[in-house]
Amino acid sequence: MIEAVATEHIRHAERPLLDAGAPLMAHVAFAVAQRVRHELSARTGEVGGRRVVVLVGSGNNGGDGLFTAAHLARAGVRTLAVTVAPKVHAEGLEAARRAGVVVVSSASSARDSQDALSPGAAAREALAADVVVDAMLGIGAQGALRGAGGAIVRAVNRQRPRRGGPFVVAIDVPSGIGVDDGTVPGPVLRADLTLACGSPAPGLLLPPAAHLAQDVDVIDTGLDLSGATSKVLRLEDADVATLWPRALPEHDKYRRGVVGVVAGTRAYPGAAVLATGAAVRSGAGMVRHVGADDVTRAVLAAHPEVVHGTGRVQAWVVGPGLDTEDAAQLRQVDVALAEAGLGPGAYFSGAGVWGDGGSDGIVPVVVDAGALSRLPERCAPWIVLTPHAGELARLLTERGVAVDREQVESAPAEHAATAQRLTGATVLLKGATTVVVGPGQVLSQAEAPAWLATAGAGDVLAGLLGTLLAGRSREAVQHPDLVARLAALAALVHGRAATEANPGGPVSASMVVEALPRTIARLLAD
Ligand SMILES: NC(=O)C1=CN([C@@H]2O[C@H](COP(=O)(O)OP(=O)(O)OC[C@H]3O[C@@H](n4cnc5c(N)ncnc54)[C@H](OP(=O)(O)O)[C@@H]3O)[C@@H](O)[C@H]2O)[C@H](O)CC1
Ligand SMILES: [K+]
Repeated sequence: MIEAVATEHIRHAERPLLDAGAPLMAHVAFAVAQRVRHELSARTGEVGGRRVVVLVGSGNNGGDGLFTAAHLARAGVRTLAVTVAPKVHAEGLEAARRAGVVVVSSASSARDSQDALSPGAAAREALAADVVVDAMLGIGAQGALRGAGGAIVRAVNRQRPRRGGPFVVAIDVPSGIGVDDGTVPGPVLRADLTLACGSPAPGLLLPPAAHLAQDVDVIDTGLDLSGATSKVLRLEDADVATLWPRALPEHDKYRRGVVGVVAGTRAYPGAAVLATGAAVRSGAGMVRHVGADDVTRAVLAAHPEVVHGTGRVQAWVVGPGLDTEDAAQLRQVDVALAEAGLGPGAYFSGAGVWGDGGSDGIVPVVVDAGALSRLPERCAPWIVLTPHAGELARLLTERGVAVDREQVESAPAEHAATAQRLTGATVLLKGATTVVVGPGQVLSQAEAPAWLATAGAGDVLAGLLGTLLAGRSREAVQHPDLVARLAALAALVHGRAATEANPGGPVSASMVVEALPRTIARLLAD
């Protein structure tokens, strides 16, 4: 599991080390220079004589960059440091000059001096370099990257080819991202490699900033972050076996978990086929489909092991392909939501519909697509909402926070957290990077290949999550912390299955369903 702790905790953990005189900046600079030398050598076959441009800001991030530049110059690299602020780290500047780094300034105050370089000219230098080191801003960033740094980045971004061009190494974070919320308030230089200092900042894991920091490595600076409470988590493949509901020999199909799926209509039978298929193929003990007869016929034709009609379940999946005009199906959604135990006497225990599924008969529910409009005012955290950005915008607007899809996409973590607060449910916000927010928890998963943005993928995710919640139904209700992790686990496995279905190429939702059993087996064996 990767843990990104809030920057206030990073600051807090740095303080005692800095007070004790620990040479953290020297350590960071040495590690960055090593990686840059490695990249130069891997990409060009040599280090001496290659060209590196270091973009240097006013704070300690700039200090890291200047000491890095000094190391590189001493290794024979032709190193140009471009300062983007009138004042930069004094000792770093002296070290860089002493080592033979050429230092120029793009800050507006330096315009008339001999060592001045316009932002446009600095951008051209950067584009012609083998490696660019982005040391303009770290965790001290406030808002959009201003001044010369912003101008240089805008100019580079206009001309930087998607492939080829300089390899960009960001120190700590790509300068100018929202370090705690993952927003992108202004120009940012996309990093090919980000070397986080001590701990990754949350913005490195959260979209949309996460997409500008693809490959993140951590330089260990010895920070003690054990007391950090505010963090963003990312599950890794190694976490799958720990969280996955175990298939034990003594389990019958009921104890493995029965998933009830309320999905699909005559207009959209495919959603039911995909959601039930994903539940079946991810290892549910049994899957029930509740819907119109001809939809169930389509489901059974694809997955004969699915059972038609209501009965005892350990988790519900409601909403994929739902017809909001279909009163019978909507009633069934309400029944499922009631079984999540939404209030005294609210859950349904009528004949033939349910038994003692989870804790005291309460069961988790995945609420997708059309069913999102059926939510009660307050939800339990074992109700997992799985909206995409447009659906989340609608849900928030209905609850008095007027936002549109673009606003959600520009700050997904913030809006998912607002929805979590307003509903009480766990919120899984789908996207290229999926964000999950439960009470006091934020997770982000980025396994999905771009090809997974395809019709029906959400139905597959909902069915898969249904299996996970059914398999750990009682625990999910008793320990709601687990719910957000299971939701993140579903996103991880969904993304991996999509990749394994056709590495590097197009996938359909059906292909992802097909791939699930072997992907899960591989992850459990790892
Ligand atoms: N974690 C560790 O173990 C270590 C981390 N290190 C590095 O230190 C930085 C944090 O350094 P800090 O000086 O606190 O912050 P920054 O380098 O990010 O710079 C903040 C200054 O930048 C200016 N600023 C703020 N926002 C903007 C903006 N939007 N545009 C332009 N300029 C901005 C501001 O200065 P002003 O003079 O303009 O007010 C800030 O003061 C961390 O990220 C690591 O890289 C250490 O090396 C030790 C080990
Ligand atoms: K940086």
